Amino acid sequence: MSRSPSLPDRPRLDLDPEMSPEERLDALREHFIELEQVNDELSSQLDSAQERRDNLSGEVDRLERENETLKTSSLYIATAEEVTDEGVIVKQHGNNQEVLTEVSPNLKEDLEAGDRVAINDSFSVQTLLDAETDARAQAMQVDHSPNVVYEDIGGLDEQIREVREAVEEPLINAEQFREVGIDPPSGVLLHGPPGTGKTMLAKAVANETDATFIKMAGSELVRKFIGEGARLVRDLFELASEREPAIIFIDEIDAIAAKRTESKTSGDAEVQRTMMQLLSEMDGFEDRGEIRIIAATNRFDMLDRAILRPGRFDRLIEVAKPDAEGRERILEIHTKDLNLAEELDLAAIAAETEDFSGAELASLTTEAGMFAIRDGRTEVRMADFEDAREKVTEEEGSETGPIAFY
Ligand SMILES: Nc1ncnc2c1ncn2[C@@H]1O[C@H](COP(=O)(O)OP(=O)(O)OP(=O)(O)O)[C@@H](O)[C@H]1O
Repeated sequence: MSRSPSLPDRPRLDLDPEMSPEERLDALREHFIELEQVNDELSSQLDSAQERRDNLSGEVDRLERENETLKTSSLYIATAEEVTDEGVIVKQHGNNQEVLTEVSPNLKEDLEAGDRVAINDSFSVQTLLDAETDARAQAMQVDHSPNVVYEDIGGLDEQIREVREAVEEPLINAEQFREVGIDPPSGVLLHGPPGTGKTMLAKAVANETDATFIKMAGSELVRKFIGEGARLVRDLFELASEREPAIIFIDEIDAIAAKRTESKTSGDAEVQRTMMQLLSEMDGFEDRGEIRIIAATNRFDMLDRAILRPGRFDRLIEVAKPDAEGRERILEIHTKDLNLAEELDLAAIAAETEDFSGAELASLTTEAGMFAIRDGRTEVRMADFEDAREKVTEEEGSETGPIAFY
């Protein structure tokens, strides 16, 4: 940008008291002429400053428009593979296409191999994505203090005991484990039907140990983040070590750790790479400090046995659907804040809700409350639970018809 011109010197008027009136008049005329010259010079400087200002605001308008276009047009996500003198080699996610592309000098300064970037249609790097705002943040749900406590979980006393022993103890008493010389299990696998409290268990341990809870869904890795699975698994462990103590919870692990199939489609190869990354992260796990992994699956039969080898998910905990006693306990938990009628018999409801999961019992309770509201009551009665049961079983596509609780 050009520098502003310097201001002209201010003309001086020296009037000597000895001067004759004519001499004074001449001096004043001369001074007047000098002042006019300065005035002209200043107005021309003002004109050119105004012109410069107009040019600059035109430039600002243009940049704003450009910025707006950049913000609104879609950009592709890629990883910088190599930063060279000629440019940057980026690999586009999804199709793995590698290109040598340009990058503006000020972006290049901050760019390192492995960084994730946004590229436009002509592959030029537009922005450097910050680790927290990229896919890592979308694929992982981070909860610094999940609010589930063991008392919120019904009918899983034995499973709670096992999880505490395998996950909580080693986190709380790491020193004791080291002194005794035993390695705590690296990973715990919770298996059982949907909605039985597996996620709750993992959250409760994180809460109890003041650990960060980091959840990643296996199915999303495969469906939404095609081509990125292995990298996201690496990021997951990296994030956990930044936030330790941490509990990594991998839900639906069967999506990335299913038995190998015969077909050799690229999708399978990709899932395989993601699983290999997970195994290698777990194998190199001992030096990682206060991080524990809990995985969950509804499809235990589908799992590749490689993930169940010692040092990996070697502690298996079954989380089955609750029995009548468990169902009663779960109903107690979920009706805690409900205004229940005197007649209400939770044991009777538990007896008649065989095959209900914890999640179904939770929605049964909410539905019962809704029936009371629809009926203009503030008190929930046995009949509301019957109606709710009918509704929930219908929604679940169950064959079981309505049954009276008493
Ligand atoms: N044992 C339980 N005690 C109390 N509530 C439960 C229990 N199991 C499930 N629930 C209720 O169901 C909801 C879903 O449970 P959760 O997400 O823990 O199930 P999950 O086993 O992880 O299911 P999925 O396999 O589908 O992920 C919970 O938020 C809670 O309201």
